[in-house]
Amino acid sequence: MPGEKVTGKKVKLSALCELCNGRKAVMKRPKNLQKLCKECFYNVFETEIHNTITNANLFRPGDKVAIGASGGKDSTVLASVLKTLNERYDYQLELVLLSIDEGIKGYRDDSLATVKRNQAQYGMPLEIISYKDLYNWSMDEIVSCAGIRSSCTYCGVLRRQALDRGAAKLGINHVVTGHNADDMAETVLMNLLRGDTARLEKSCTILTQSAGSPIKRSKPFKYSYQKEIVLYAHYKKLDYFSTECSYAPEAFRGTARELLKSLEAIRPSCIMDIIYSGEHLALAPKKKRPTQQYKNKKKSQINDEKEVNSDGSISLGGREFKDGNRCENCGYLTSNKICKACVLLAGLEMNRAKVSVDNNTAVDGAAKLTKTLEQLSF
Ligand SMILES: Nc1ncnc2c1ncn2[C@@H]1O[C@H](COP(=O)(O)OP(=O)(O)OP(=O)(O)O)[C@@H](O)[C@H]1O
Repeated sequence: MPGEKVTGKKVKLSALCELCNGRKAVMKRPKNLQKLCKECFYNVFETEIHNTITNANLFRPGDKVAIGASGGKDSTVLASVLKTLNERYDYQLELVLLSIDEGIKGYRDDSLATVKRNQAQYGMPLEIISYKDLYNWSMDEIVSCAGIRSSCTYCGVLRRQALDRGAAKLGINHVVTGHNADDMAETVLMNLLRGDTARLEKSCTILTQSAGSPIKRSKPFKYSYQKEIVLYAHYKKLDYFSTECSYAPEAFRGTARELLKSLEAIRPSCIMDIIYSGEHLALAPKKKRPTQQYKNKKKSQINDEKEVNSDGSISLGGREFKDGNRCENCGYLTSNKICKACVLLAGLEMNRAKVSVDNNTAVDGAAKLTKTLEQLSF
């Protein structure tokens, strides 16, 4: 989340660091309000991330790992800390920066300029994959066609696949992202408030892998507070981009974020406590909450039809998913008949064609795009 302030609480100049008892404390640590000097803060912050990595066995010597690099503070700090830990503890990782250019003028073009500087600062190779090249749509075009309200849905689905494709192109099967403890706790709250128990169960997993996909995802900042990431970037004078995305943030996540901030102000440990609760929830076997429409249908009808899920994917109906299943449209690995990205793109193409026919303008352009989509193979 770009644009945040440096929020470590100030301490009296006379106070000594509670860890080394030698240097002056310069901050109260957001996670536990401990008074710390800069050096001890760097040390506890980095050591906690090292412990997270080793406890979850995230890496093996020789692994090639792509860092999802947006140029924002989380992924910039992630690149910096991984470089430091890789050298300090001899992880023997080959680290690569992987950026997705969603095509958002005045936002992503500027943040990618930051990633290009990071490439030189951290001495890591950089690969940039653009939505326009992959999908023939930029986010600016998507928003002008589908509106701003669902922009996060499109962007999330397309980015997930773009990161996978970028990693596959580089021969890498592990992508790390800068999702932090606040993101995790927000997700737990959101899923709890929505009664989304399927997602709730998975919301605190550090290492994930979509069914059928060879690409793993992990979150080494799972236990790192956002405020501490900002402090680290600030004290280390890291070069990062801090502007909010031009398009609307996911509305409900924004509400969960505000709630979390209010809770954190009263009780800083609540972020860790929510993650702890998320990790230890034992849910009873699920009962489906059928809709009336679903209840009215015959069983045979339900098994035969393709159901469009809320996230835009299409279920395989009564058939079982087989590992290695491929999207019938683009051939990319997916757990569904048609991958989520293709479903969303097909909807966009229909909208664009409809708008064009209705207005009797640019029909050629829409037809050409539809044809391109039909021929898409990655
Ligand atoms: N365009 C992108 N290219 C590559 N990775 C990305 C991109 N956008 C997001 N990510 C990855 O997903 C993580 C979470 O992104 P999100 O936009 O939700 O949060 P953020 O707090 O703004 O992250 P950051 O501060 O790193 O921009 C990022 O830290 C990064 O690792």
